[in-house]
Order: sequence, then C-alpha cells, then structure tokens
Amino acid sequence: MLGKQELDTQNNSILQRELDNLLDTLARHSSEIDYTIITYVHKRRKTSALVLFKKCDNCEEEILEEYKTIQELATSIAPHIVLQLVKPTKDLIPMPNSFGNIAYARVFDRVYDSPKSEDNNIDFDIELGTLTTPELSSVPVGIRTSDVFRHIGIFGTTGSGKSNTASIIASQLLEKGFNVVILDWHGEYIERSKNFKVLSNDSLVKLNILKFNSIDDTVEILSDVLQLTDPQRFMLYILLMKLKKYPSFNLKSFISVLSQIESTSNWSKEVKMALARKMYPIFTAEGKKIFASSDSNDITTLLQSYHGIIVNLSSIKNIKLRKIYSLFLIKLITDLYMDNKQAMPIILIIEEAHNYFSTDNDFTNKLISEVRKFGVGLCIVTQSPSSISPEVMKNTNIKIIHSIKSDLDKHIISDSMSLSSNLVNIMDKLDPGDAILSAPNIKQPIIIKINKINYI
Ligand SMILES: Nc1ncnc2c1ncn2[C@@H]1O[C@H](COP(=O)(O)OP(=O)(O)OP(=O)(O)O)[C@@H](O)[C@H]1O
Repeated sequence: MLGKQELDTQNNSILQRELDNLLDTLARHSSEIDYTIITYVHKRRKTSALVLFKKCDNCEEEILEEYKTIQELATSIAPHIVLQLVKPTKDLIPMPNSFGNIAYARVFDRVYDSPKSEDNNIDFDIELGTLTTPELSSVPVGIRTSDVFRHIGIFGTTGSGKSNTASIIASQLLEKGFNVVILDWHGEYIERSKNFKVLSNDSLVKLNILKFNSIDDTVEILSDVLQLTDPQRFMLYILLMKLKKYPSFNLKSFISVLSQIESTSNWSKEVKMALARKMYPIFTAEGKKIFASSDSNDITTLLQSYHGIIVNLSSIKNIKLRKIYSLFLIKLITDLYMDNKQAMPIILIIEEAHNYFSTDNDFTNKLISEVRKFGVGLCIVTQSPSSISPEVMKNTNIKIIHSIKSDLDKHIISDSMSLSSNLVNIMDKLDPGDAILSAPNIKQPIIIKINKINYI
C-alpha cells in the first residue's frame, strides 16, 4: 500500500483521509474474507500492507477476485493510494519492500461497532429491520413501544429512507392500538396509504385560532411563523384578547378591533399596518379553507372514527399558512391529551420538522419536554438536524440516523448522542434504508438495515 509520489510528503493528511474512507467502505462491504492492516516500522521508515485472509483450501482465486474489487474501490475512493499485489510466501507476511515513496501508513486501531452474538438479546416489540453484521444479518432488531413517549428522531438526507422508517413505526403502532397522526408536509404518504384516513383540501379539519386554550401559545405560534417584531407581537396579544369577545374571527372583526386600539404616534400606526399585512394570508381564500371563523375546535370525533390519519399538508400551498396550520393542529391534539386522559395513546409523526420546529419557538420547545406524561409521543423527521431546536435533539430518546452528508449535521448528531468516531465516519456512507439506531433497549448504537414497507 503506497502513497503516490506526486503528493507533498508533509501533507499526508489527504492520504489519511482517503485511507479512512477506503476502510469505512471496506468495513461495510460484506465479504467472506477478512482484512487487516500491518505496518512495519524500520528505523525511521515504515511501510504498510493491507492483508486479505481466509482460512480455506484452494481459495486463492476468490481472494484475487476480492483484491480486484478492492483495487477498483481504491481507484475511485482513494486515488492517491496505490495497492500493489505482493505474492505471499508460506512463512512470511507479505510486506512491500519499496520504501521510496511516502512513509505510509499510520497504524490503525479501527474496530467497527457491530454487535457480537452475545449482544443480540435485544428486547423490542416494534421491528425495524435486521443487524448488518454479515453473520448476524437475519437477527431482527427494533424498539420498544414504551419508549416512544420519550420521542423519536429520524434524521437523514433526502432519499436516505426516513419516510420508509417512519411508515414502519406508524403501521406497527396503529396495529398496537395507538392513534397515529402523520403530518405529511410533501404529501408523500398518501399514495401508500391503505389503513389510514387521508385528510386533504376540503376534508382538512378547520381550526379556529381564537378558540385555543392559551393565548400565549397562539401568539407564540403566529409570531414565530409570521416573524413578528416585539411591538407587533404585543399588539397581536392585545388584539386577540379583545377579539375573544367577538362572535367570529374574520377580516372584518380583525380590522374593527385593530382600529379600536389607540394609536398615539406614527410609530404605533406603522406597527398596526405591519401586523395587518403579516396576518393577511389568514383571511385569504386559502386561509378561509383551513381556519374557521366561529366553530369550536374539535378533533375528538375524528380520532374516534379513524385511528390512523394522514394530514396532507401539501394541499396548503402558502408555506406560511401550512406552517401555522401544522403548529395549531399539533396544539389541538396535544391540548386534548393534556386536558383529559385519553383511552388510546397517540403518536404524531412530524415530517420535514425543520420547517416548523425551529430553534426559537417556545411552544414547540415546551411541547417536546411536557407531552410525554400524557400519552403523546412525537416522531420528528428531518433532513436538517442543525435547523431544528436543540431541545429536539435533547428530548428524542430513540434516534434513527440515516445517511447524513453535511459536516454540521453530523457534528450536531454525534454531539447529542456521543457516537464513537467509527460511527461518525460511517454516517455519510450509509446506503438508503441503512441507519444507526440508538435507543434505550440497546446497549450501544448499532448499524441496522431497515425493512422496506410498501403501504401503510
Ligand atoms: N429500508 C429500505 N430498503 C430498501 N430501500 C429503501 C428503504 N428505505 C427507503 N428505500 C428506498 O429509498 C428511496 C427513498 O426513500 P424515502 O422516501 O423513505 O427517503 P426519505 O429520506 O424520506 O426521502 P425524502 O426526504 O426525499 O422524503 C425510495 O426509493 C425507497 O424505496
């Protein structure tokens, strides 16, 4: 194993990175053949060999085939490393004897974290998939129903398999007697739905902004999404207090109450105008389809009729309205559970959560730490862990990490669950459907292959 000549001898960090990548890939490559790296140090010179071995009779051909595969991998993953075949002899470990190139490589202590057979005893009742260690690839693995109230985080870049994983959890919890509500941001679950009721366009539950329990939460949700300044936020608070006395919530009552608030200066007039402008989408034709003016909020009847519900949020085209609606729907459901004990527990699957579980939203931060006592589990699904509140990372006890490419996102995840460097290195190399699982029922994070599900 030689570093190529044209590289600066001092700068062997490139070689190191390439070798790391090559080893990570080899560790995931299932093969009957074992590998080891041996570094020979002689005075100030060193030289390394990647040794392939298998205990067998007459399997030279097989090992040579494997060598060819690795050589191809090395050409694409590690272009500055040359693998040269050294003929083994009966008594000697083959070592390259050319010291002319870069003194390569470093001694590794890489051990890949795959559970050994004695760790197999994983207690679970929601099956997610199987272990990835080749000899244990038929061993099933999963999570416990009792742990879902301490929330689930599913992370991964686009196309890494998040929705499939969320669907596996959703369908098994539905079978176990949970209410399951999926907030489907892009409408990607609807085509796969068999046992779930889909709410779209006119069938979406209409919400009345004035009829929620806490005016503080209402102000928090609207201020966060509409990006209100402090004075606008304060004016909204006064406005909603006054509007509560009105029989209906519509543009007319809104303007009427707004004009009653005294404006003593140009500045306060501007605050009023800006608030009216920002609130306006709620009173447009699309806003009127999802926000009721006089009805009371009720989700109980719907949950009694359908235990599995997919809310097709993509049918709300205006993104701000979609965010406001999603947050108020979460509030409606969680308030129901927090106000009265419900017979069936519930899990809310929140897709593309980075869109509305932002860092500075007090409502969502409070929610994630409080609801678990009331039989509500949240399953937060996002491609961008760095864009959501740190409270989410802190309060998700089950973490399922699909392939993550961004260094920032990798950093945030590894910090939140103290992953070994081996697992951090492997995070961007996972295939779709493969994931690192960390949960209270398993001793240490493991790599698993999630089952594929065709409908829910
Ligand atoms: N466990 C799995 N085994 C095999 N293929 C899978 C698995 N999970 C997902 N896939 C495939 O990977 C692709 C992406 O899956 P999925 O839509 O679940 O990813 P995603 O992370 O939710 O993507 P997006 O962010 O775009 O919604 C699909 O074609 C799906 O069939």
